[in-house]
Amino acid sequence: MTVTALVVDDEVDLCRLMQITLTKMGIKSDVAYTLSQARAYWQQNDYDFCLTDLKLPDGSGLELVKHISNSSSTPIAVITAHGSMDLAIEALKLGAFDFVNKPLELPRLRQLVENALKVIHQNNEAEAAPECSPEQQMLDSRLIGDSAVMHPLKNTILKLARSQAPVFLSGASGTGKEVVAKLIHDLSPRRDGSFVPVNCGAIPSELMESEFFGHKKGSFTGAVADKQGLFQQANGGTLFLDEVADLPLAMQVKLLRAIQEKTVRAIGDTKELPVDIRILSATHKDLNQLVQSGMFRQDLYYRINVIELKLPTLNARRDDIPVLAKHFLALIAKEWQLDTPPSLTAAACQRLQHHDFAGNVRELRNLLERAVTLAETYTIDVSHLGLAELNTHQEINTQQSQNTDATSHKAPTPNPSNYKEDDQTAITSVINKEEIGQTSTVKQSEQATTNLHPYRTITQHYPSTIQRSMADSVEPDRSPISSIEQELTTSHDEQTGSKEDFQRQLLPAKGLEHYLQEQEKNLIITALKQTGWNKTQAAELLGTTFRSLRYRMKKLNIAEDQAD
Ligand SMILES: Nc1ncnc2c1ncn2[C@@H]1O[C@H](COP(=O)(O)OP(=O)(O)OP(=O)(O)O)[C@@H](O)[C@H]1O
Repeated sequence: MTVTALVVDDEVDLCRLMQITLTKMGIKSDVAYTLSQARAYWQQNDYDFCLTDLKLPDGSGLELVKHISNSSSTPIAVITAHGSMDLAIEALKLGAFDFVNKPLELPRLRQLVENALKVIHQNNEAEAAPECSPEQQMLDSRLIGDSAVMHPLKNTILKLARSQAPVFLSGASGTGKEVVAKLIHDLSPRRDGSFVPVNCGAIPSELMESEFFGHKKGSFTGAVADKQGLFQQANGGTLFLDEVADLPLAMQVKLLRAIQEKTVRAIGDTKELPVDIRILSATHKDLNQLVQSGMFRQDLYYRINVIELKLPTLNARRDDIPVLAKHFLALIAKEWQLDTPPSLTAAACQRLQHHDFAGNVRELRNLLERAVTLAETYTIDVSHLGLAELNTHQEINTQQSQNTDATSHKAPTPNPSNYKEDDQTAITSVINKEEIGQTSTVKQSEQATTNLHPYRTITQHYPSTIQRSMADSVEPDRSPISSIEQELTTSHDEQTGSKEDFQRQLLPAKGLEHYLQEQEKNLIITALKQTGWNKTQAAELLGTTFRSLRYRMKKLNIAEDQAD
């Protein structure tokens, strides 16, 4: 089938050049020199693709963008004068799938047309079988959820995947921003290129420039070889800037330049290299607020946030919890090589639907991993979930803990209409919450702890009561713990500090979580060594199950080859 295109520009020579390029690519085209001519052609013919200049003698090409993208899924790209980035962004917001700058560079034009051809192909497939197109199947199998909020979200993802516009994914931690970013890439015409995710908060600031743009050998001490930057790695594909709010201001300037110019220069290099990347970015922080407070550059925000996609919290889509749980249990069974996927009892499922998921989908997954570990059978009941029984106080605590951390989880008030009819407890407790008033902060912190991702901590500072009780609980006669105790006490012997200093010395330098994990690891390795790394016997020695031991070994990175 021959692809047909409409080219709209008032420069005759440029139109001729575009037509020749399209013909060479096997595309038949018509040329319109004005907006009204373009409209007439569009009405009379059935084009697969449109390429329009924005500045036309009788109006703006944006009109055409609006008309075509509102009435069809035909890809439309715009030609912009060099430097008029704002207009290009406006066109993308209105639904243009890409833009190309004047003076026209033929390789860039060809690349844009190739992307358009891929979009046309995807559109044809989707039209032939809308329910079971490969795109829809990929989306449904990886972004689990069928609730009312998920339908429009999935449709938007399909549309965004076909565009080249920068997308900013907002939403609380664990809502699936990275899952969506990867899907947008895999569903896009860039899918044959690389998807390069980068956690902007994890790169030390002094290494950032080299990580993003690369460096030449010898350009600084330690640059022993040429290194390719993340921009180049993502060339032809997608660069996903996760936790983009954590970029230092100095780096924001450099990034903005690279995004605008579509070129990068490695440290120590004299040449600028062109890069063809699509930028996706995400953060769980309120970027708008960071812009207001001067922590994030407005111009960069404007460039990366051409289209914003907000992901709902899990609390806002409780109807999806059963299907998500089923999905994760199947994944866990596969990962842990269980014969059958474990299943939830109706009561367990209901309990999950009433939990306040501050950690969103990630928390659900972790909670289920823990439950599978604790359950001795393949049936997971309420007792295995490790959640407190539902009662009025807890429901109130849930509400309060939501309010205390608005940036990380803006969970809406649970909607009683989402609850099953027979569960009166939670409904009543929501209704009663104002009557009962405040509850203790201790309960709130318990709730927050329950909601934590096992490898994440809300804060590195522990309240002094917890520090004291932890120090008190150290038992000198238990070997792995006593070795640390010994270490701490020895260091105190060499100290001449105050009593407070001594007490501080007793606390784990790297925090409670790290300390406890080290203890757990030591005990497991001790048991494994005693049994010649026989996991069944080691589990017995530790008074736990084989499955639990295997889970803990995985969590703590204890590999068999650690055996000495
Ligand atoms: N709709 C979903 N379907 C299936 N799995 C999901 C879904 N949403 C999230 N997940 C899973 O939840 C976990 C967290 O998702 P992801 O890392 O994408 O969240 P995030 O919003 O990027 O979190 P953060 O802000 O902390 O980086 C992952 O294991 C992911 O696979």
